[in-house]
Amino acid sequence: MIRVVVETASTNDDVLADARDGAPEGLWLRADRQTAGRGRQGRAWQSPPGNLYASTLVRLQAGDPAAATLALVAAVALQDVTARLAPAAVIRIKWPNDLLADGAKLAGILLEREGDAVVIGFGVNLAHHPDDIDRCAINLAVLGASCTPGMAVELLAECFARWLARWRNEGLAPIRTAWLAAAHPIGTALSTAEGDGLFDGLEADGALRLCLADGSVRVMHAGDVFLI
Ligand SMILES: O=C(O)CCCC[C@@H]1SC[C@@H]2NC(=O)N[C@@H]21
Repeated sequence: MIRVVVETASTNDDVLADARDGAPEGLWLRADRQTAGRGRQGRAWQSPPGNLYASTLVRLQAGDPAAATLALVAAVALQDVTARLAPAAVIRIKWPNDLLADGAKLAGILLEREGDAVVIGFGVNLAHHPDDIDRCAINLAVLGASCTPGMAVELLAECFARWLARWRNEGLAPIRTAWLAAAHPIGTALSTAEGDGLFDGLEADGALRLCLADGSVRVMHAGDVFLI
């Protein structure tokens, strides 16, 4: 079920509250605008009307792959949808789950967990993007796609359900393969707070492998990475 509200503080906050009240997996909430949209690392997510702001709920089950790997599921599903909407554009995943087009940020995903509930929030620049001199951004309209937030959430809910079912039934392997096919190529130069290196693929659990100048490999489970 996709619920739509005109305005809320943060769709992630609302779905987390629904989860505490016992809401089932598969719930979606979309807002036309958010007054306190949140991004990763405590950043604000500007949320004026026209873009997609939506969150969904996953209930972890016994036997599921590690909860953190839902970040890869979400990224694969969102890349799948946006690439179909803008087929002429090259839209790539940047670890763990940003979408970039021409190096500019098109979309971000925020995962938050409480017990068996994982709330996954998607922010997609459909019609406009923030003007931030530090962080280059882009929107889907610039890339030739015209899509309303309502259409985008329908497509995303359907696509996410398919990838979630594969994650549950087949494990992480097909998700990891799809993620690698849609992400920055092996050997891409990446910058992290702990140093720079070359992208060396993913560990079996989805962690980032970074090959350092001295030939050693650093494995990252969290944090920001930037394309150099
Ligand atoms: O920092 C990022 O890249 C993640 C941004 C996630 C933004 C979305 S918009 C819908 C949901 N509600 C929020 O407050 N944040 C997420």
